[in-house]
Amino acid sequence: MSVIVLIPAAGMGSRMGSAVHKQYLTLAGRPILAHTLALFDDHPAIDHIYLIAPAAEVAYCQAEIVNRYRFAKVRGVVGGGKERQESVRNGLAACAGAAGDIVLIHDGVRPFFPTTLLEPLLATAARVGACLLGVPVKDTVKVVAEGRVAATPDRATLWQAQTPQVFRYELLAAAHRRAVEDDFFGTDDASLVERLGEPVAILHGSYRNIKITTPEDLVLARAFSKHQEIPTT
Ligand SMILES: Nc1ccn([C@@H]2O[C@H](COP(=O)(O)OP(=O)(O)OP(=O)(O)O)[C@@H](O)[C@H]2O)c(=O)n1
Ligand SMILES: C[C@](O)(CO)[C@H](O)COP(=O)(O)O
Repeated sequence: MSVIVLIPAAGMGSRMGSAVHKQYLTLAGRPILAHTLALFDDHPAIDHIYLIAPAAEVAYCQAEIVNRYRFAKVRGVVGGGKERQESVRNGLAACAGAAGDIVLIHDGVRPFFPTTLLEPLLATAARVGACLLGVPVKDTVKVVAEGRVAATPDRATLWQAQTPQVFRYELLAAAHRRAVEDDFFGTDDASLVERLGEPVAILHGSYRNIKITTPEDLVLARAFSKHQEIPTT
């Protein structure tokens, strides 16, 4: 059984609004995407990595990210799609023939994933079929419609989904096929498996495992990268 990592990094970073796509912005002198890839390239549990890049930037990512930082486990750089889900689907197609393997999906813009969580994630996904990281929400959450509060769900049941999200390859491939058939778009991969009625486990992630989405996140990320002693959970 191999562990295959797919890194979707084909987004346009519209909420960041930076001149270059956010995955290439630097933290401690290296592109965010290079920090993220290093988490997996350096880890003994990982066998193969596929990087999913904007279609027009495949050659750039191969030269300036994979070759420049010498990521030895990257087997290919794949062009992404308009939505994140399409990008992951392209990654799954690139490693077709991975039946029996485990596939791990991790956002290219989450460079602070604590890799101490990798072994429990992989073990749980192998046992259950699907496992993601998440953290309980800290704030009270409102459901809002047309400028009015419609509901206040019980916070005790609410978690924020993170990546990595890890699956048996055949299960995730089937979930993506079903989503295409149903013309369904989800904002993460676990939601596609949930729609099949299959069990999805969740493990406590880290509040530090932020997705760098808006300019405030970049400020936080730069602070994290300067103060590595900040607790990871
Ligand atoms: N069509 C897409 C959209 C997103 N992603 C990737 O999915 C991860 C999480 O997405 P997000 O943070 O939403 O990134 P963007 O789509 O780039 O951001 P925005 O929605 O602000 O444009 C990122 O690593 C992003 O590059 C992708 O591979 N393909
Ligand atoms: C997969 C994800 O990172 C889990 O939080 C998130 O759902 C990606 O969502 P986005 O819409 O691409 O920001």
